[in-house]
Amino acid sequence: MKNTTPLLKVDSVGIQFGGLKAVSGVNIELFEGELAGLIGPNGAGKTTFFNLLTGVYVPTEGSISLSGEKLKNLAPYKITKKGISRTFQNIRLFGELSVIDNVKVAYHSLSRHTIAESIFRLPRHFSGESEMEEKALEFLKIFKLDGYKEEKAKNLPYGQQRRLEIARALAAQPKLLLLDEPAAGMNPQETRDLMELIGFIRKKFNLTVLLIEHDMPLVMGVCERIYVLDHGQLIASGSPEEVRSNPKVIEAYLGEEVS
Ligand SMILES: Nc1ncnc2c1ncn2[C@@H]1O[C@H](COP(=O)(O)OP(=O)(O)OP(=O)(O)O)[C@@H](O)[C@H]1O
Repeated sequence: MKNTTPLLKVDSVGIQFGGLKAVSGVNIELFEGELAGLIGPNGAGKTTFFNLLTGVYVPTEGSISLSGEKLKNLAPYKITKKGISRTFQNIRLFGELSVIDNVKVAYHSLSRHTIAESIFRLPRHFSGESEMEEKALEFLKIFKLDGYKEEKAKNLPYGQQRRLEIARALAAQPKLLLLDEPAAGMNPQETRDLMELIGFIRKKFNLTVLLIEHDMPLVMGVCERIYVLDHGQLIASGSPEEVRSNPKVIEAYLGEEVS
């Protein structure tokens, strides 16, 4: 039976920067296991919306709840601990760190050992370390990055860096995974592989996924439900078919191709 409490409930959320309402009155409900897309023309407010969900910005209106719990005024790291993690439109890896360390950094915040244990390298720290290494490697394997685990992240080709970002986001053990244009800059084959992988990890880790994507056929092909932002407002939501034929969406994308 479907859980009737949405995993994510966004209630009339908005934010204003000076005179600009970058996001305004947005209502979204995501249920556990959903794979949804967030689309909209340039400057529609998509990334700002992710920043609101992850605590980078505090909404100036409305509220956001995860599993029924309000996420009011929580710092981004606390929101990550509650179960929301993300990737960024512009890759934000630690370029000088190894591939595996990039994943371990995320896992670190959830590990059980205390700072004192880390500093004095008590036995519990070591068991924590090896456990962390093992887990990180598991994520790398899923993303076919285990062969590069000691490579500096900055030396990976672009497409692999994007995958590493997702692996790192997953290591934080989210319930909700937010992907900001995960396929940007990838070639068509890499993009197809990535979408397949997103479908796979969603099932494997029982994730709910919200992804921002500019490639319309792509987003229509993988997402079950699509939300459309324009000028900061939600102008449509529904199945790909419903959204594709919605006059408001067509108008918003006038000049851009909706296929
Ligand atoms: N910190 C900020 N201060 C002022 N204005 C901002 C800030 N962040 C975003 N904006 C503005 O809010 C609007 C929405 O921007 P946002 O980056 O969220 O759009 P987007 O839909 O993600 O666009 P794109 O598809 O081009 O990435 C834009 O007009 C942007 O200039």
